[in-house]
Amino acid sequence: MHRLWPALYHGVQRQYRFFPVCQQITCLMSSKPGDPTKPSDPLTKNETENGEDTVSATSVPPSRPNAISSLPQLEDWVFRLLSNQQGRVPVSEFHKALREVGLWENDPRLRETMANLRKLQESHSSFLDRETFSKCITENIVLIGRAFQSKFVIPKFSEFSSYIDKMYWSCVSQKNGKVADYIPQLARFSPDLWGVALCTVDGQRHSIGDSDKPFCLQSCVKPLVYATAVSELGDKTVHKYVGTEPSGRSFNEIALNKYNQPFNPMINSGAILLCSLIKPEDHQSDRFDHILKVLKAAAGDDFVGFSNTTFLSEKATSYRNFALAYYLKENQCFPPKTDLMEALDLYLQHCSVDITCESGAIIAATLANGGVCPLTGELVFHPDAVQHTLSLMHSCGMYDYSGQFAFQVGLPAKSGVSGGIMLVVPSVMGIMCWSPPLDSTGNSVRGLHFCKELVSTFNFHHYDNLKYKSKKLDPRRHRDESRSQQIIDILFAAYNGDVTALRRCVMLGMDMEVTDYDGRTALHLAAAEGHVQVVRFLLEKCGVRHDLQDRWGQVPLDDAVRFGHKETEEILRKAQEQSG
Ligand SMILES: NC(=O)CC[C@H](N)C(=O)O
Repeated sequence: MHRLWPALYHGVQRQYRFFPVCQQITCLMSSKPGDPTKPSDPLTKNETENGEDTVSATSVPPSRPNAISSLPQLEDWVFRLLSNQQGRVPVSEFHKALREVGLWENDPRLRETMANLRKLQESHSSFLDRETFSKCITENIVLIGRAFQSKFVIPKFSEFSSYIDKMYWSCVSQKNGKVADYIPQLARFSPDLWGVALCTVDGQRHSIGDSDKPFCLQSCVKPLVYATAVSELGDKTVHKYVGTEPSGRSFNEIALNKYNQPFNPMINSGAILLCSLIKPEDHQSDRFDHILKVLKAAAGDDFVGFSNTTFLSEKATSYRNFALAYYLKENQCFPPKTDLMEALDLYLQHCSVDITCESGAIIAATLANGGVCPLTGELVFHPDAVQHTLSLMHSCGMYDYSGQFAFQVGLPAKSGVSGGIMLVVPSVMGIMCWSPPLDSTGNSVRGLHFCKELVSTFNFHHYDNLKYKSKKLDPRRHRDESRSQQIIDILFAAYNGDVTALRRCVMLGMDMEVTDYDGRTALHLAAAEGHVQVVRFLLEKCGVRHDLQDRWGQVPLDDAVRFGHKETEEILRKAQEQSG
């Protein structure tokens, strides 16, 4: 699994690799979001065999998700949550429900489930009964269970995604900036291209716009090469050669710090130098292959390519980078025996690696997740290396705008000349923005605007105070969501006819019979509004009582009658008859 790793970090590998199975399951059922010491995790039932399929039970009434004490019970609970009136789960509904919690069909952690569903669909079956459903999902039930119990870092994921979409659209009108034109491969990009993708530390994904179009990483590769170097060599060795201070000058300035080092690894001289440190004894092709493998692992095997035309154009126009490399050589910055041209070539090859916003978001999420790829559980970068990388992205990642970015956005980020901005919300998510027009500091105009919008809506700025909350929203999972907030969520969802939101409340183990100060339940509100689907959901899925009285002695049926909702009235009458 950790094939990329030298013996140096063996201890850490073991910690991830051999985390005891029973502990893994308990932690999956109860871990805090984003805890970097815990796998975040692609566990499938395969790994849980040996009879270790029980999870910690708590003393809450049955039918609540946290009372589930075995994986079969969990399967049963998920089935009941998703099944229709005929007691079957439509395959399309299952896919939709997965999307709503942020799980994509190509998620490697759902490989077995998706293969089973494909087989079924080949036999033209689009509905799953209890037994078939269980057979299909059993190998991935731990992940699916966590997803549907809202145990991911962003529990209201579809709500969060719609905020992201709004921000995305608000950036479309930003028409300023100029597309880089020093090489034809960049000059050809339309200024209208604009994509955003995100991936959380639990592997929840969302994307919008041109998020599946390839573009070259350019300077966004720098933090990744640095993280690789520190993971493999340790920070002491790396920082014998390169500093940690913002340069206060342009990214390709010919200058060194007072110790005769490049100022930091986020500028060209630092990045060229790093290329001389990683696997210097290997053949040039293997050295490039090595970085490509690391990037691919960080992207959970999503798209990572290479544009040879970009590389050739870069090389043909890289006068400044040649000058920088010779300057480094002249000042004896490289380790002895460094082949300057090899280091330079490697640097330009790294810049020419292609990604998409979608794969870039997974890479950024690996950084957000302490170096463990959320989709594969693979330890790609050492956690200490990730910490150093994020620190340097925070202080030096946005060219000459780094100080202002740290002030306004307060998050580690790295931008590149192709228009990409890789943004990390530590322990929460990675985001990749891409739009080619650049401002005068070399940062993507739309990408920058998006980052600012993000932190003005959500309390993601590093110095946002989480205790004395501002007006900003906090989309992260909090175990102790207040009871009054729960009541508001349930009653609003019922009033608005929002079955999806109600399903989320069930997933969170909320009491679906809560009342407001007038003793009104979700069923009262849904009946009064004539929301047939909600009334059915509450009665059939949640088993709420149909005859709870509000403070005026009214039951939901009275509301349905009073407001003339015939179908709702019928459903409630039937419930009354059935209860005798
Ligand atoms: N600023 C960047 O994104 C790097 C641009 C270009 N490849 C260079 O090295 O000059």
